[in-house]
Amino acid sequence: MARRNRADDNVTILTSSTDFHRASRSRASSSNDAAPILTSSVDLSTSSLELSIQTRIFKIIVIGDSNVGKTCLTFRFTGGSFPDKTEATIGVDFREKAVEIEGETIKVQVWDTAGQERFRKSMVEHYYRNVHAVVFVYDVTKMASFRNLQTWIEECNGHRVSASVPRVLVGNKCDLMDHIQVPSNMALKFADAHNMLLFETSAKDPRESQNVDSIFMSLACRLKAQKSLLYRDVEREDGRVRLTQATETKSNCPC
Ligand SMILES: Nc1nc2c(ncn2[C@@H]2O[C@H](COP(=O)(O)OP(=O)(O)OP(=O)(O)O)[C@@H](O)[C@H]2O)c(=O)[nH]1
Ligand SMILES: [Mg+2]
Repeated sequence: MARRNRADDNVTILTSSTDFHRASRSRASSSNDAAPILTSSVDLSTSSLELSIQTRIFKIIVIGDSNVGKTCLTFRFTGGSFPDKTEATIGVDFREKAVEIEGETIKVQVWDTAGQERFRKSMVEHYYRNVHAVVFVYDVTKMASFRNLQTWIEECNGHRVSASVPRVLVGNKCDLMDHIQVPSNMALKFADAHNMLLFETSAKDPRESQNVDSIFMSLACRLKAQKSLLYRDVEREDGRVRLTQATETKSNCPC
């Protein structure tokens, strides 16, 4: 297994997930029109509204060939289990999970995208708009899915995703040890060349559950640190030098 990040006690998963299931095209479109993304809450009582406004949401998209296990990985992270049965994703499925990082509650909104061209073509613009982080997935038992990563990266770059948007590489289905076609060193070399962390894991194997969590938690930690810096810069530009707690103290985030 290659490099792995593990979440520790600083990172708490607060709630079980919200699984929005298959989104209609119109819904996916409208949910991504505004930045920042609003929560899905329909309870408009004052307290829940305040909570929604205060909670930051990080949009993370999961990209890769059909059948590599994107749906199963996102399901494992947000729902804590391996789905009995999956069908090819059409358009996008949204899944969401609230986590606590260094005292701040953050919503990780995972966009489980379709790998099949016919199910994704009208959605591609929406996937990449206002994205905060990208997870590229391949199947360790299928060399073609690894070779196709180059195409997925080109698609991502073609949609003006900034170089500052963190990206990670995930080799899934490591439980199928007798069928591995993509050696770890080859994947690590590719990840290094593209400035990505590599995770080799299995959505299916329950012992890998924490490692699957670490994929998303490492990104959330990095985003939290990045966004804190951005806030500081904006405040300086405005001439208001009022550092937030996040920028005054050195981050002890495990990721
Ligand atoms: N052995 C094993 N099978 C897996 C794993 N993850 C997913 N699968 C299986 O791989 C198949 C495809 O999984 P999905 O998660 O639906 O794949 P996908 O990438 O979402 O596919 P699209 O929605 O078409 O893009 C299913 O039969 C899963 O049960 C894994 O870690 N190990
Ligand atoms: Mg899917």
